Amino acid sequence: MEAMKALLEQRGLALSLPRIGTIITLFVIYRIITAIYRLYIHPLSKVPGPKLYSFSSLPFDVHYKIKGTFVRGTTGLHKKYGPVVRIAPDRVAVDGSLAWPLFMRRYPEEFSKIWEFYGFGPLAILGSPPENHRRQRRIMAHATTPAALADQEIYLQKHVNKFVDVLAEHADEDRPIDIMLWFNYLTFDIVGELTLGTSLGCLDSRDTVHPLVGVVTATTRDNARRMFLTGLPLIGSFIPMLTYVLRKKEIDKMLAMQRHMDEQSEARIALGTDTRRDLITYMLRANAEDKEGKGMSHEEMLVNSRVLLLAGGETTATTLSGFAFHITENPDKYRLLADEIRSAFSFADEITIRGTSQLPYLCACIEESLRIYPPAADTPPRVSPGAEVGGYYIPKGTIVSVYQWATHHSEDNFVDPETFAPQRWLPETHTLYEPRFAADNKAACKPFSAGPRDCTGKILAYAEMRLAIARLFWHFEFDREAGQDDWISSQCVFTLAEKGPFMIRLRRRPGV
Ligand code: HEM
Repeated sequence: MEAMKALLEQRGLALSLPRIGTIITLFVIYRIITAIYRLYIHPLSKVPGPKLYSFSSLPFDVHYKIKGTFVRGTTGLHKKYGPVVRIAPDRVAVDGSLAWPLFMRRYPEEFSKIWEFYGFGPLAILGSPPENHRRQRRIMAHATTPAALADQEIYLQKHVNKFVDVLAEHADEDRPIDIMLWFNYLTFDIVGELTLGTSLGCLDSRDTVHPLVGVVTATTRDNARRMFLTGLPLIGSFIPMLTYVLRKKEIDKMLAMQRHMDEQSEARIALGTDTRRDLITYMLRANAEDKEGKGMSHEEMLVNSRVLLLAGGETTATTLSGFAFHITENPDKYRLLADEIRSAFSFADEITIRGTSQLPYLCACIEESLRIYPPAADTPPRVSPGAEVGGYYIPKGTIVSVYQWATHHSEDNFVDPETFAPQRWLPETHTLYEPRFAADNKAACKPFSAGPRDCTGKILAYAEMRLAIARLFWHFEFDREAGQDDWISSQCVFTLAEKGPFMIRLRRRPGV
């Protein structure tokens, strides 16, 4: 010990007590000056919000990434502080009623994306810079037009048929079923078929969870914690290495899965444009017609296939699960929907994408499910280019987030926001229309985001949801198992809601 002290002294590194005292004093002075600057001088100092959040990003990080309580808690923050709230020194939450018009702005005034947020790299459509995004978006938008969807219906129907078969087995054996899991199997199989040229086989494998579905549904909390640790000063940069050492087996398994998916993508790309009409067909066509570098590179196609798989499965399944929760909580609405669907068709084969689009109550139930339980409860953050928002100047570089959950649950935007009321989405001519819902600010509800970077898969998602729900009601009666009333209220949200099983019991409808 003495030898160590002597060595440190020799090198001038030994810290005497007074020196430590000076360092601590300097640190405290630094923190006080920072606090005064952030609270009273910083360009965001006029934006209301809890003082502690303006001073340090730690409260935000702890609630958002560790506890998973921030996203839904924003409802209370907006209620107390208004539509623009400072939630960290350099971050604001903006209610959708004000934020969506900002998200519609285009380059160079656009509220830009943060590609690091997504974990796909800068080549993927989700975070790509404006010039690349425009090119990729033009190509991918062709894949989800009504005409393209008509070509894809055969795949959707194939998997919905399988889904009904599985549900029928459970009904015959009078076994409850975790409908959340099976909705995930359905939507992942569909998006797998449309992206990889082959189903992921989730519905076939019955109770074995496909690794991709497992990764998406079971790792939301872990990912958020890793984000928190990685952001810590000093130790943050060691976290990825440490995580790899501690969880080598799991990480290797995930990497192997990713390689397998990429191989499947390669195989689909190799099939070309003639054999299938799926989401990849349009990328390949754009490349075939590419005269001025307007197609997609091979790497872009691979990474965007990964995006489609992840963006398209969980979101749609979450909406369907939320729908199952709310419709089983409201027997009167269950009955209205059942009557509409069962009186519209004579045979299961008549239940098509087009046919279901003519059912106003079904469409209203989906819209209301997206409002009351938005799967993207926390729209990925944007960066302000420097703009006036709700009477406050939000300087360039500030991170802007819309918490859809808060926007959709705000009394300023919706009448009775906590009530599942599909009738708020019905046209005035419908017999169930209620004029009191005319006061709703429907434009504030944008579950698929808004502007040039909103969801490209929107019409595909609506089609899947209509088909799945219509067939569910066509073949079965169902209700939820007891003791699940807090299924939604008990969920933590780490960008995605952390969902447990939602158990329902099905009975076959006689004569169907
Ligand atoms: C209910 C279902 C869905 C919801 C609520 C949803 C929601 C969203 C949201 C909020 C965004 C914007 C993300 C951001 O701002 O960064 C987005 C983007 C995107 N979604 Fe969806 N999505 C759904 C289904 C799908 C499906 C089925 C697909 C395709 C298979 C898909 C493909 C995409 C893609 C490619 C983007 C990126 C678009 C771009 O950056 O230009 N989504 N989605």
